[in-house]
Amino acid sequence: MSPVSLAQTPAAPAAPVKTARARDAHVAKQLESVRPKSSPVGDNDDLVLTTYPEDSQPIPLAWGAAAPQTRGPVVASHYRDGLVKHNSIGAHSGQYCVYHALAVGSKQLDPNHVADYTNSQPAFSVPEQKSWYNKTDIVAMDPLGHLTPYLFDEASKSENVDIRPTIAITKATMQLLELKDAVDNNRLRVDGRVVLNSSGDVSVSKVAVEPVWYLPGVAERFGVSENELRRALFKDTNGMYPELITRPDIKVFLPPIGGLTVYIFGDPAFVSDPSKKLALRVHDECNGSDVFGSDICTCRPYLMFGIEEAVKEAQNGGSGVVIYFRKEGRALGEVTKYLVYNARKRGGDTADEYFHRTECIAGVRDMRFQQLMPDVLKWLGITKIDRMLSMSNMKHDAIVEQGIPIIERIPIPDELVPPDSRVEIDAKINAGYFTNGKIMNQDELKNVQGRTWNDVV
Ligand SMILES: Nc1nc2c(ncn2[C@@H]2O[C@H](COP(=O)(O)OP(=O)(O)OP(=O)(O)O)[C@@H](O)[C@H]2O)c(=O)[nH]1
Ligand SMILES: [Zn+2]
Repeated sequence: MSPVSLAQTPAAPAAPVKTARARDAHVAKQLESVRPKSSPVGDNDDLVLTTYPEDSQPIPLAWGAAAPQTRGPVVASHYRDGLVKHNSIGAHSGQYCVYHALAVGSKQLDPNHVADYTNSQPAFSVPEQKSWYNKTDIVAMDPLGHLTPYLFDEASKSENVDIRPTIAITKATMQLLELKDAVDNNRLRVDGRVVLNSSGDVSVSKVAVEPVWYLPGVAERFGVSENELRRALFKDTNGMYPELITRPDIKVFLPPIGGLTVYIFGDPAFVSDPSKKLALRVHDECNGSDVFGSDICTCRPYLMFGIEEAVKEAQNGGSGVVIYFRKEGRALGEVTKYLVYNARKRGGDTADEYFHRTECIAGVRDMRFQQLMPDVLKWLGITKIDRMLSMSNMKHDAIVEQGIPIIERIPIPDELVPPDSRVEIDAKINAGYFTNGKIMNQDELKNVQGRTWNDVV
C-alpha cells in the first residue's frame, strides 16, 4: 500500500484544470499515485485514500457570501462526480454517517440513491437573517441547510453531485407528564393555541440541525489558527480525515458529532421580533436523567421547567425556545460519566470533590465548549434574551460574547432539585454558576453529601 505522507501536502492549490474531459484524465492520472496497490482486506484498486487540490475541481463554496447562489452548496458526498467536485470534508448526518456506510456496505442502500424531497419542505418559515450572509456570525451550521433542495436542485443535476439538506423544519404536538401536572395544578392554562387541552398537550414547532463547520471561523472562536485546528482534528481522530491536511483549499468540515434540535413554543415569527419577549433554555443531553429519570442530576427537572416557562412566555404573547444539544455527559459521553459516578459513589460523594472526580478520569471537567452554541440563536434571529433558564456561566458568557444580551437569569427552583443532585448543583454554584441563593465555600461543600453505594443498593 503506498503511504500518503503529509510531505505530499501542497503549499497552495495548483492552477485549475480547464475542461471536464482534461480534468478527468488529469484526475485519473494524479489519483493513481494515492491508490493502495494491495491491501490485506482484498482488492482496493478503486479506492482513493485522499485527494489533493491539483486533482480537484470543487464546486465553489464561499462561506458567508451575500446571496445563496454566490455562497454555493455544501457538497460532501464522493459519489457520482463528488470525488472531484466535493467542497466539504467529512460526511453528512453527523455521527450517523457510519450507519449510512453500514447500509451501503451491507448492500441495503444504493450509494447512488437520489433523494426525492417531494413534500419535505419546511413546515414554517424561519425569517432570513443578516447573520446568514457573513463569515463570522455562523460557523457551526449551514444557514442555508434547510433550503438546499430548492436552492441547489439544478446544481445537483447539472454537476451530477449529491446536495443534501442539513436542517429540517417541522411541527408536532408534545405530550409530557410534567405539562399535564402543570395544567392540573393551574401553573399552565389551556388556551387551545399553545396548550391544546386539559391533558397538557402542547403545540410545538421544531428544527433539527446537523453540524457543518466553517473551519476558519471555528478556529477563530477557539483562539487557534486554522492549521492548528486542522492538525488537532486529523491527529486526534487518528487520521480519520486526511483531507484536513491534504485539502487546505476546502474550508468546510462535516464533523461526526451530534447535532441539535430547536423547540419553539408560540408563533415562530416572534422569536426574531425584538418587541416580543423571549424565554430560552439551552440544554445539553443527559440521557440518564432526561429520558430515564435518574435523580443524580438536575437535567430533566431543569429541562421540564424550561419547557414550562417557554410555554408560559408564549401564552403571555412572547415566545419560548428550548434548544437540545447532543452533548451527552458534558460531551464526554455516557461511559465516562458512569465511570465518574462510580468514583463519586465509592469515594464519598461530596460537592467539594464533584468536578475533581471527572477531571481524574477525563482530564477535564467539561468538553462542551459553548463557543459554537450561539450560532443557532443567530440563525433564528434572536437579538436578546429576556429570560434565560440556565445557571451556567459558560452558556451565559458564550451568548453574551457573541453580542446577544441576557436580561434575566432564572435558576432551577430549589423544590425541583432531585434528592441526589444537591452535590452537583452546589458544586456548580461554587464554580461560578448563577444563583440567587447562597454560594458555599469549599469547607461547606464537604458537608454536601450524595448517596453512597450502600444507599443506592
Ligand atoms: N461528565 C459528567 N457529565 C455530567 C454529570 N452530571 C451531568 N452531566 C452532564 O452535564 C450536562 C448538563 O447540561 P445542562 O443540563 O445543559 O446543564 P448545565 O450546562 O450544567 O447548566 P444549566 O443550564 O444551569 O442546567 C449534560 O451533558 C449531562 O449529561 C457528571 O457527573 N459528569
Ligand atoms: Zn444529568
